[in-house]
Amino acid sequence: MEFEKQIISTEELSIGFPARRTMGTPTVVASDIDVVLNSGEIVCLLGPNGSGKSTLIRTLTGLHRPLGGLIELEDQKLQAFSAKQIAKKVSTVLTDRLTIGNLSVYELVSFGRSPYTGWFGSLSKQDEEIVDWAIQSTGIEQFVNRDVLRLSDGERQKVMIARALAQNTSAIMLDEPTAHLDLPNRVEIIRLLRELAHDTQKGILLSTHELDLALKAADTLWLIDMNGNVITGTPEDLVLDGTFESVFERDSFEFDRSTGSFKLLHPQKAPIYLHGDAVGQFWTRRALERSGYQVKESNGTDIQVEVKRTGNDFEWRLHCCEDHFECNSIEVMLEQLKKYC
Ligand SMILES: Nc1ncnc2c1ncn2[C@@H]1O[C@H](COP(=O)(O)OP(=O)(O)OP(=O)(O)O)[C@@H](O)[C@H]1O
Repeated sequence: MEFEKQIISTEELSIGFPARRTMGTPTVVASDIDVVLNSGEIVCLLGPNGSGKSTLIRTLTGLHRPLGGLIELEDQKLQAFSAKQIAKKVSTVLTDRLTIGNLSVYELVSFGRSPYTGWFGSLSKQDEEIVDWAIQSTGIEQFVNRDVLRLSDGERQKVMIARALAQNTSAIMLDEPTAHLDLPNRVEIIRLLRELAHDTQKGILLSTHELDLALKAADTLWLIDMNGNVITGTPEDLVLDGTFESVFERDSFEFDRSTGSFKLLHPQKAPIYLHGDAVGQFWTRRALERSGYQVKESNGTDIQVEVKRTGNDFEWRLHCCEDHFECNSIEVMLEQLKKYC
């Protein structure tokens, strides 16, 4: 994909924690990081727990000093900017919980204007227009007068995104914006961020543990592995070349490139040839794999499962060696299978 311009870029960046007087060596979390965040792009930063996602975000936003290397913000060294200047170019939504009460949603979103007005400065007409736009863009109009401590997790996250939007920066960085949210809210937040990146030409970087959503929504992935390497690319390329899988590799599960999902367990039971209706096959495969069977899409096994569909009704035909069974649910089919393998 062609993007208009680079907002943030790094060269041989090294992130971590400096040596303390009592503890001799610095803790290097990741090094040799060469990444670019472009305008109009949504980037998902993924990596196992403790791999360095928060440290990278905090370093790119100037909240944490790099151990070495270069960070450029709009073609100038990040260190050359004051905190206030950075706040006019990059807004951040961190994971810290809100603790201040007696503050309305509108007031909190208005704080996004503080790099321009000062903390206690009054809003100009133009500031008010930007705050209203941020509120509308995130769809939080119905609770602008509510106290911020009386918001659900999903509502609060949208309010924090509205505050970041009101800051009117070219980049927004969010550390785990989907943590604590249920699935519909996770999907909604990611979709909102994706639309904002594309509609407003902002560069949006978010860290997340939602591998599936990230694979579907990100223009680019930044993957951090446990050895401190950062690998970037289009999600599909990183899946096809095996990088995605290797970053999240564990003994207890494996990534299935053909379905884009993780298998929980290695199969220990017999291979089964599964065929028939596509939707039925998808859910039948899940049930078979969860039960430890190895699902094949080509014939040549002793056991076959055929999924038939009539409207919304499904039926499973089981062929075990010389025996045949008709089953009206996956549960019944699994029970029959147990008698053979
Ligand atoms: N003050 C510190 N001094 C030394 N090491 C630290 C310090 N704070 C964090 N770390 C270490 O830095 C590494 C990266 O932590 P970080 O919080 O950036 O990871 P993360 O990928 O965001 O993790 P998670 O997914 O669990 O939120 C971890 O190994 C952590 O233990």
